[in-house]
Amino acid sequence: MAPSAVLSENVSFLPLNHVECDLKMNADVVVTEFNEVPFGSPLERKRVYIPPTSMLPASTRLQKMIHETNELIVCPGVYDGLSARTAHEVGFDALYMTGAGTSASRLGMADLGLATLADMRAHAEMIANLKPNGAPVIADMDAGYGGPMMVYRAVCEYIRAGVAGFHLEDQVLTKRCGHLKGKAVVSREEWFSRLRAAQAARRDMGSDIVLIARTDALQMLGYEECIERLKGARELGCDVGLLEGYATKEQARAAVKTFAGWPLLLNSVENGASPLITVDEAREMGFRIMIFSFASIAPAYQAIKATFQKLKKDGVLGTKGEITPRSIFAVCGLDDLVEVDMNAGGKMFASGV
Ligand SMILES: C[C@](O)(C(=O)O)[C@H](CC(=O)O)C(=O)O
Repeated sequence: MAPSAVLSENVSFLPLNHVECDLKMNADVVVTEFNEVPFGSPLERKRVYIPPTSMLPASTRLQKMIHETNELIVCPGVYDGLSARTAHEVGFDALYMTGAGTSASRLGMADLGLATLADMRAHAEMIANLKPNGAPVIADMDAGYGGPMMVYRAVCEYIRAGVAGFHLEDQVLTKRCGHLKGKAVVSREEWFSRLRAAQAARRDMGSDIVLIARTDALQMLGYEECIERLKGARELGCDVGLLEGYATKEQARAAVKTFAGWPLLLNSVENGASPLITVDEAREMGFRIMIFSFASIAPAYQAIKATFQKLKKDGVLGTKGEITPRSIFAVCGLDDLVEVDMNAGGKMFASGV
């Protein structure tokens, strides 16, 4: 297939041998699939609307980052609206919605398989839609919340929610955080059924949501079994592999080598089961996506606890002067929202806010 080419505004048809590409990425008149026009055939009118890259679905933007670059995509873990807004403020290419953080913030519960599909989907939908065309969100899908039918439904729901990618693991349904002891996994075949159901859902929905196959088998069944499981997942057409809880840096490096050409994701959990691997090291090893599950729940807990202790002891919070109600609301889109109101002719904010 010929590459997509954007033609100048007033040209709507061209014979194959006359294609002059004007590669203006933001134009909205494009001609694709020139090879459908046989050489020398009558001119064929073909207009296809292709939105600018920034307006493509988040899943497509994530797919492009994975397949059209060699960059390591660094995703801070976010667990609520404010942490997601903060990640947007600092500027990341993609975000990760942690299941552990969702469970902690939405339910106040430990990461023990208690969050339901409804909890996870609602949370993911809010986070993925904070900003129009914001950075794509990869979300945790745990063990899929049931059998293949339920996995199918979960993937459809995540697609409707605007999630760009998700990981689906081989733990038993009463799962636990990958960095706790005593994990149990289902058989290869059972996990592959989950992955097949996920594939079927994205095919039926016409979606390119990024499917990340995660194995937690290391603790129970060893490294070789993880490699076999991930090979099976790759054969099933999963986009990315995730081996949870590498015991050593050598294992991490070896896995990337084994799967050269198939992107691997690294989950960094400081003080978890794995050695600390920095972004630079992960990039050098060849990982393609790196998530930091605890990037916001750990510091949030530390800061909130320290502040509560100060309040108890000194009777004040000690918040820095630059942190005002307005500055927090600005992180949460205050100025954009006011602009929407003013542009629409609203008067409520004319004298400022
Ligand atoms: C990645 C993870 O699924 C998450 O929910 O963020 C967790 C993180 C954690 O609890 O350490 C996991 O690794 O299982």
